[in-house]
Amino acid sequence: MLEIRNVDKVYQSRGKPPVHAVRALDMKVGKGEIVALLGSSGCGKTSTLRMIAGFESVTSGAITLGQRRIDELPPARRKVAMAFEGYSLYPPLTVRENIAFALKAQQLSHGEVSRRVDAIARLVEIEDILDSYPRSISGGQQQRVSLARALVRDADLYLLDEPMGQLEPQLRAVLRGRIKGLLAERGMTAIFVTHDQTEASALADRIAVMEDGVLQQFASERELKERPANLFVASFIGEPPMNLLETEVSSADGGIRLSVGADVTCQIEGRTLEQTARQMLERTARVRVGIRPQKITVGSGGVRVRVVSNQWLGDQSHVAGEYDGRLLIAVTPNKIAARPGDIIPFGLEARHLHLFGADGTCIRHAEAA
Ligand SMILES: Nc1ncnc2c1ncn2[C@@H]1O[C@H](COP(=O)(O)OP(=O)(O)OP(=O)(O)O)[C@@H](O)[C@H]1O
Repeated sequence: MLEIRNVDKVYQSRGKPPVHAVRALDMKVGKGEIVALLGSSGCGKTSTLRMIAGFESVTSGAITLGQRRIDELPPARRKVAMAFEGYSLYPPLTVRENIAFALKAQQLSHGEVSRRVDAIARLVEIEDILDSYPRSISGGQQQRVSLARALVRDADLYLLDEPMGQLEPQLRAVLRGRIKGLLAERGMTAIFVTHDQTEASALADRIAVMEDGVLQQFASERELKERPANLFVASFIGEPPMNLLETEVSSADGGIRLSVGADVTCQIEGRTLEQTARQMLERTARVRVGIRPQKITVGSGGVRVRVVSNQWLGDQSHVAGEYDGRLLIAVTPNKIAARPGDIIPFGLEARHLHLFGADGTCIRHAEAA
């Protein structure tokens, strides 16, 4: 329904080097789909939203919404509603008037406008400030007004830039649930920007991970965790991050032997490797492997680690252990008695290892849980 084709954004400011904020972006978002744009600060998320909404021009490429090419239309003709990171409320208008203003173009009756404003205000819990002016309400309230002003409209696409960044965690969790309910009930298509993985996972059907202006992977949370496309996604998604280790590669028994340090080896069976991966491994002496902290067993296995830290978080232990100059983090639901300095076993199984090629691409994924 929304299609972004080979879009680039280069900012040219006089006297400064150009900034290539978005590079060759290709993305398709289905009708009724909720998508999160996730990435670190400056990776191009806001630029992407603003190009879709029409507040920034595309440097090259095309954007279509339904059957319409929209990247050359003025913002008001795109049928796209956007909640801005900086709120952009109109200071001389009350909160009610700010939200109602968004409905002006729809030529609704006075009663219908009131009904819609009241309903959306209830949903984001701002009924009690409808007669206030933006300057007299808090940042978190302004953010909710901005969100209400976008969601109250009838639009083909909703763009929400850090929609709940200013809210306290409890309210955030409640609103997340309600907004997801509203979007699903009305079959609304939405793209929201966030830094927060929990928020992305809770709200979105699919997550687009961006870094340095480049879309790294666009997939469900599960797919991102189980089948990361590259080292960036592997280390960015998941908490604590995936453990990454340099290993030495040798051929053995029809498969590949990976040596982790002096006396730990893992045997990867040939049948679990695609031909290109096998060829690549035959030509290289070292390869980077990744294992999720949740997949390392604590208390059994062949890697004897020296405990660096051991924290019980109420429902899981995070144990950091050092082995042959490498730090491994394990997460287990059990309470572990070890103290820093103790030597305990960690277990790494070959089926849980992701392998990454020299350019960072994942050449072999761990077997699914
Ligand atoms: N108007 C502009 N002129 C010049 N450079 C810009 C402009 N807007 C953004 N940039 C640059 O483009 C890059 C991408 O910025 P963008 O705001 O899209 O990133 P972001 O991922 O949304 O970051 P954040 O999460 O901090 O909002 C950054 O290097 C930023 O400094």
